Amino acid sequence: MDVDIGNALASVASPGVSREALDRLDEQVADAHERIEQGMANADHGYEALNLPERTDPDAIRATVDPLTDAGALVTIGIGGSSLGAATIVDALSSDTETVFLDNVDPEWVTAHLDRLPLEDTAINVVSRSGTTAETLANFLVAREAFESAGVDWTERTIVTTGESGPLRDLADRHDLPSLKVPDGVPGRFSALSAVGMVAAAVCDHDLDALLEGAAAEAETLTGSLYECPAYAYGATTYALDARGAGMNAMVPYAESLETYSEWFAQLWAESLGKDDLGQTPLRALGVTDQHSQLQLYRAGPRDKVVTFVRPTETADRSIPETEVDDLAYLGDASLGDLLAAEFEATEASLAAAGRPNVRVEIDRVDEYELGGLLYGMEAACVLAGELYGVNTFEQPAVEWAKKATRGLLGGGEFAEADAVAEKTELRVEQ
Ligand SMILES: O=P(O)(O)OC[C@H]1O[C@H](O)[C@H](O)[C@@H](O)[C@@H]1O
Repeated sequence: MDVDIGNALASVASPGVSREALDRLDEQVADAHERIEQGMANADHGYEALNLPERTDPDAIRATVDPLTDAGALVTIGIGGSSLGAATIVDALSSDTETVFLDNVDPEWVTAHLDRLPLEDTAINVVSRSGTTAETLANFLVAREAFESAGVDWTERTIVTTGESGPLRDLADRHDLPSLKVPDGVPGRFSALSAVGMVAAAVCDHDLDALLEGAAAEAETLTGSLYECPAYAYGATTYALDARGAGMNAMVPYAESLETYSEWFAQLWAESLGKDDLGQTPLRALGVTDQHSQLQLYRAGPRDKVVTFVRPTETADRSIPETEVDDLAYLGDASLGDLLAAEFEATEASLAAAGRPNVRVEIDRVDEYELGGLLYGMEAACVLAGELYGVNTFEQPAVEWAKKATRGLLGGGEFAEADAVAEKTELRVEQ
């Protein structure tokens, strides 16, 4: 990926970062890079994720999914980091396999999917690093029952990806299910380039080698300077903008196929950096659609945001037919791609003209190689930002709190966190 931080400079935007401030920050980037390199070399928790391009074995993933590659549909059951990486990859790339991601436990929605899918032609991909996440285990049990009721042997159609031990590992062993292991030292939201994100891609016959090669090429750029490394340029610039008041980061891909990528990015950024009263709030928008809903706020609202544009420079195109109406003649000379490009450039310029910081991230096209680079690049950017903030990028204690409270409420153990639910302060206004 390439990154252009010109519209984040203080000469363009407020808040903005001066060249002098960037030069000073670059010294911190050099120190942070040393810590990151050391963490990678030691395979330390979290940093190990940046080694995935060379650690992930695509042959092992392909061999495990092989019996299910003929499936017409794939249901991935997982949540957060055990869903969003896989969803980002398969939603970005086209495939003949229908893909469904059961992350939520909304009963109506789960039932609608299970009732609709041709279960005899559907594969199940269950993913949970811990093997204990209530939503994932519950949805798996419900899906299993639906397969049984339809007379389909779910044990012949299920692949499990989980840790070395835990309830999901026990289930996989008990039913002799094909399984893969979540790599050690890799938190869920950094695991897209492992079996966690790549089983679904393999079932859909996407090119796993190209995904890893694109990530490896991005890894090559990790050097000690933000001026030489797009990932570090992004992480350092967004960190510096946050320090100057841009506490929100609106991710705006200009490609429908990258809409899920923004969800993946939101988890990565929020869960990794939201600690110790620090962090930047990720927002999600889509170009061009949200130009017509959110752009007003981004250009004229509070100066508390940076907008990140992600743009594939090459796309398939489609010409716009000529029209009999004079006022629309300009469209007949263009294509949908021309219109998309013009709207992107106009929106970027409109923010810069209003002094609103924005960053442009470019990939060549939406394919496996470029996607691998984008995912790896944003993970590296996030790790760098975590170093600059001085937070523990790889933990999520605040999420664990609610998980314990939920289990306590359902009678899944004694958790003091559940008591807080009964202590809720009320000020009700009723009809
Ligand atoms: O993979 P699992 O153990 O099922 O965890 C799934 C998700 O659960 C939690 O909510 C964590 O905060 C996420 O980081 C994690 O990705």
